Amino acid sequence: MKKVAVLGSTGSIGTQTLEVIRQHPDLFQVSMLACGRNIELAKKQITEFQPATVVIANEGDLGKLKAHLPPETRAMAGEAALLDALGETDAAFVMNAMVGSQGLKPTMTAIKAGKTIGIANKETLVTAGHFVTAACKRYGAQLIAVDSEHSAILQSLQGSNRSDVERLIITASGGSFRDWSAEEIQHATPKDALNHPNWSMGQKVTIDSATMMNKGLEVIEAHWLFDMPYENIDVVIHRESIIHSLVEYQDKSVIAQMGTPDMKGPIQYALSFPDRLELDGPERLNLWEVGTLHFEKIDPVKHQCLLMAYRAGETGGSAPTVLNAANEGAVQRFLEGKLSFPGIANVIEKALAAHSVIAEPTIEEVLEIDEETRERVRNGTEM
Ligand SMILES: NC(=O)C1=CN([C@@H]2O[C@H](COP(=O)(O)OP(=O)(O)OC[C@H]3O[C@@H](n4cnc5c(N)ncnc54)[C@H](OP(=O)(O)O)[C@@H]3O)[C@@H](O)[C@H]2O)C=CC1
Ligand SMILES: CC(=O)[C@@H](O)[C@H](O)COP(=O)(O)O
Ligand SMILES: [Mn+2]
Repeated sequence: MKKVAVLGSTGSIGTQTLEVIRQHPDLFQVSMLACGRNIELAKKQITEFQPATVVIANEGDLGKLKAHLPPETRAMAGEAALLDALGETDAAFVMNAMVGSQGLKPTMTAIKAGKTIGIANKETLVTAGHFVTAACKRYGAQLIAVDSEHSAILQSLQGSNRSDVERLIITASGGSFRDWSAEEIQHATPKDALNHPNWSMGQKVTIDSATMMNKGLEVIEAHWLFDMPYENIDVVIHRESIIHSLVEYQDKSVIAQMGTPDMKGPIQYALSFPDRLELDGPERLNLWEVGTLHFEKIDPVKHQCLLMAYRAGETGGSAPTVLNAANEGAVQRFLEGKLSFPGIANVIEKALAAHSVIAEPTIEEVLEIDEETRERVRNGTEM
């Protein structure tokens, strides 16, 4: 029986993780749940999965929860409680499905406790990839990709020698505005941007997908997860999201992982890695129904956020931290109606230009730069 902690249990990845666990009660048991403000859903999850520990974001919400707790469940609130609970939990596997760089400290705590971590929270790797991967080596912890592209790469690498790998090719749907003109995009609303063509996901990643920053974050995520130089990571637009990513080997053979777009596949693969299990949910892929698959080159004008992410990744040091934090702040402003859609890229560019890169920041400096940049961008003072 594998004991599991789910961080971000009420979100898109969190609820799908619990759907997968529900299908295999003989294999997985939920030891810990953590979420933010959705207390009504948290109550249902607690009743169903009876975890030993629940952590919510705000102290003020604890009262709403306490009357509904099974006798064996303890509930706590706040970041310090979350980190304490992660240090103590008997869960061997931690699914980090929190959104944003707030996932970094829980990831580091889980690593120090030697856990296996399903890392959906890509911002952790973008903001502090060096520290996260170094800590994994030091504490014997393992990160398993959950992001669909990185899961596809992981699957396409199985049974191969690492030295034979030449190139990673990450696919991108192109997001909500892939068929919009530059003029139309000027007036795009949050509602337009949240209308992803292929995936149903949380708000932040859906906006990132529309700006193509999601692909930029994924390039940096791939760099750290697979120890691959940026020049050997390519992105191709693939509008159907059927091929989830590809690995090219030195003999020019390319191995791809395919399937209908459904995150339960990558989630289950992470939970059962390296084994596979039966899975209800994803539709079977019938290629005769899909008919044609399309591929396009990146457009340097339209996909400016992706190029900024490549540059920040190649620069290294504190540059990706600023990229990620500025993006988080800008996406929030856009969702609040305080920034135009093209304004997201402009704000990130300004934040990066205003930052003097620290080549080897300490983890404390990373956390400070992250906080400061996000605050500045949220207040509109990024220059
Ligand atoms: N959704 C998807 O299909 C994919 C997502 N990802 C990545 O996975 C991560 C999660 O994305 P997604 O599931 O879409 O995001 P959602 O916004 O749907 O979910 C975020 C989760 O984090 C919780 N949360 C917020 N604050 C806290 C806190 N302080 N402590 C604990 N939990 C907290 C939220 O709780 P509450 O709702 O209760 O406030 C919610 O459960 C992101 O990094 C994203 O980029 C990657 C690939 C695909
Ligand atoms: C499902 C998943 O992994 C998302 O990160 C997905 O990649 C978003 O799609 P695009 O960024 O390709 O539009
Ligand atoms: Mn992805």
